[in-house]
Amino acid sequence: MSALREKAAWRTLEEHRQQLENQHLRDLFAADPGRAERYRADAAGWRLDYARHRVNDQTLEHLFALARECGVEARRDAMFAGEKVNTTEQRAALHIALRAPARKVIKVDGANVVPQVHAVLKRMGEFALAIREGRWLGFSGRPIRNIVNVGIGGSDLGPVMAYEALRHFSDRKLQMRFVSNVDYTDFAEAVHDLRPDETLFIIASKTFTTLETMTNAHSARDWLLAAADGDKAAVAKHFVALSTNEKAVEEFGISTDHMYGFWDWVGGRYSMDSAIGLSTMIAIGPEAFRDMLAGFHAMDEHFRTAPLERNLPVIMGLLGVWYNDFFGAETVAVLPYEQYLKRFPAYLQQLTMESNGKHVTLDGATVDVATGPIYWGEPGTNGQHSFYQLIHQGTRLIPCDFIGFGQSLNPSGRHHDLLLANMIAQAEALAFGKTLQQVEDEGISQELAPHRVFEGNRPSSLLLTERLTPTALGSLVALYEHIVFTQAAIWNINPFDQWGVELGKQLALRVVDEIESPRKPLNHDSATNATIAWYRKARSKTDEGASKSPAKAQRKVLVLDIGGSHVKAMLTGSQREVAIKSTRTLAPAEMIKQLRTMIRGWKYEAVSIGYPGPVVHERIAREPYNLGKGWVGFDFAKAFGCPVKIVNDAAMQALGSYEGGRMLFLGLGTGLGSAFIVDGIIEPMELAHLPYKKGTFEDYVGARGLKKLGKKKWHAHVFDVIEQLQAALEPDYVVLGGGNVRYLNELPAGVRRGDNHNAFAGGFRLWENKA
Ligand SMILES: O=P(O)(O)OC[C@H]1O[C@](O)(CO)[C@@H](O)[C@@H]1O
Repeated sequence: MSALREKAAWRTLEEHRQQLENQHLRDLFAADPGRAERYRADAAGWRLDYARHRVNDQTLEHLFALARECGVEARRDAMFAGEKVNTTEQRAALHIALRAPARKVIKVDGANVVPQVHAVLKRMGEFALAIREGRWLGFSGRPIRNIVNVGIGGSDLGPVMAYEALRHFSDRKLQMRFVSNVDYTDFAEAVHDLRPDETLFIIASKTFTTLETMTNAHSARDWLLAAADGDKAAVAKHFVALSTNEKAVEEFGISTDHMYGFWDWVGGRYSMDSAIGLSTMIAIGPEAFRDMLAGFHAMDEHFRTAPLERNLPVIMGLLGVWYNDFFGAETVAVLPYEQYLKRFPAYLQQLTMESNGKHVTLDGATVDVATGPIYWGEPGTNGQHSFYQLIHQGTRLIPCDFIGFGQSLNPSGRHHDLLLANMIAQAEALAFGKTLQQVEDEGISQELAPHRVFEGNRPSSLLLTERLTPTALGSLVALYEHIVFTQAAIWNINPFDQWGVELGKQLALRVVDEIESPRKPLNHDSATNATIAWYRKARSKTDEGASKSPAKAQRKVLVLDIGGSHVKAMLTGSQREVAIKSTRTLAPAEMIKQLRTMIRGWKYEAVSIGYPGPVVHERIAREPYNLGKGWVGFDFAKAFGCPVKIVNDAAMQALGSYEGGRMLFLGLGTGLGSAFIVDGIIEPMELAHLPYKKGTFEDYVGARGLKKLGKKKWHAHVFDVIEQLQAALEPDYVVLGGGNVRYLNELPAGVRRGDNHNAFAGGFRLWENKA
């Protein structure tokens, strides 16, 4: 028998469990009207309501006695003091130092680590602000607008969860994406609609050796270099590293000036508040990030100083042990009633299961009690319509953690009341159920009655606070970190190593070598040999049909932007633009002839054409105003020898400028281009020729109007026309493109300046999107 099962408190709990066996939560509530008041504890702005648990005062007494007997307090103090509590790796576990205020002193091997933490935070803050303020420019001189975090495990789950959780506080001008899986689809989809020259890659890896992350990082570099014509200098502008491994970062080609470090005493799954949180800081800004750290610290201080009986992480940790080891409950459901916490259960899975999924104690003896339970969950109310059935009426005991907020970040009508009403009702239904008597009293037939009975007696915790702020998120995460720690202390296991992930990693390296060297003999077991043989065959079929290189996998598109003064062209993956002059006699055959000399050597598989006039179902509907004749009915596909898509030129630029919602695009050029996009669907428009004053819109705001009326009057008409169109069409925003937009020093409210380059982006998107 292990030392744990021999402990006096453990034995008492085993006996006590039997005494409690026949007590339903209904009985416990009836016998103790004050339990709702007493079984409540507060910390760092959070309230824990644990009245709906199968415990009474004696149970709690025995559980706290167990914690004391297992030395939870001494272990906690050792962790906070920087002792090497991660004994199998001979490291401290000092994530609490990542959020310690600057004045604190926390030593590892005699050196205070707090100043280093704050030095990194300061550098991160400066970088985050440079991105947020548009001062960090990509290789073409355009500001960074897209941030792609490349990492896995703790270098991904925390950042993803925090970004989703704090999205309300994030800068919506920035696109945040996350790539973790070695499946190339993850990368391909993440960068699918991004401009390389506006994209920053954050390579997040504590070790900087993780196979998935390094493979994705190299693909990201190839993707960028393909767009930057191979100019390696572009890497410095588009890559930063978050790591503890300076040497590997430099070998990858990222200078240490662009590296944000952390230390071996930060475990991957405990690292979202270290440099690994750079994406979070960019999204929400350094100030809000500091608020999040303050939230973490507040819970740390509570855990460090509060008596066990009022200590939230300790109470929740012990309740977890109670069900896991005395009731055989194998899982815990985490049910946030807050959509922004949709990735919280996934985050908790690594935190809890990689930490406490252990089979030996600290001294290497096999445990003989169950350790880490399985964590899972989904946000309410969605889960109610899927798996709650099993929690209510299935045969398993599943303790639930409900997480709820007093206020919604997006209040509207009754939504939040309904949400919270559901959460409260679920906790009530689980605890008290519905007896056969109650069912029969409702007049339900005898045959149906058993199906309608709810046994109840199913425990849950309610974690409540006012709003999901950065501070609240910090304390919530710290709460679970310390729950995990408390349980590990009881089970006498090491929550800070993860040897269990190693074997699979090593075998994968051997298998990939065997897959890629098809003649190598296979010396695994017969099942593994057979599967490798199957895949060797299957992949050889794919190799014939599809290209393996990521650059080639993208369709090469030639985009032509035909305008009244120039016809411009660009090719997928290049930033080089070529142009020929337009004339009032330019016909399509002549245009193609002139272009051919400019684009000699360009290889493309498809063509996009932005045409300055009406286009219906990808066919030119009218000859252009400012060019020659012969455009209607011209066979472009034949002339280019590949498929061609034709759209109105404003529609193409609009598509390239589109960022969601309802967008009106107006092109102030020779004429007045216009297009409207709603939820990704383009509606090209011909607003230019609508009557306005003594002519049409175009007469006043097109190039002719500008020449005739002069800048001042033209300016006033542009503002007036925009106002009229905003009132009529109610767009979320207006994008003003076209060459003449440069004559507007200021813009009306709700209007952004477009960029002519977006025409090319739109042309490329035509072959990617259904739009
Ligand atoms: O940050 P790294 O070193 O790339 O590691 C990623 C993840 O891999 C693991 O080491 C094992 O899966 C995790 O603990 C860690 O979070």
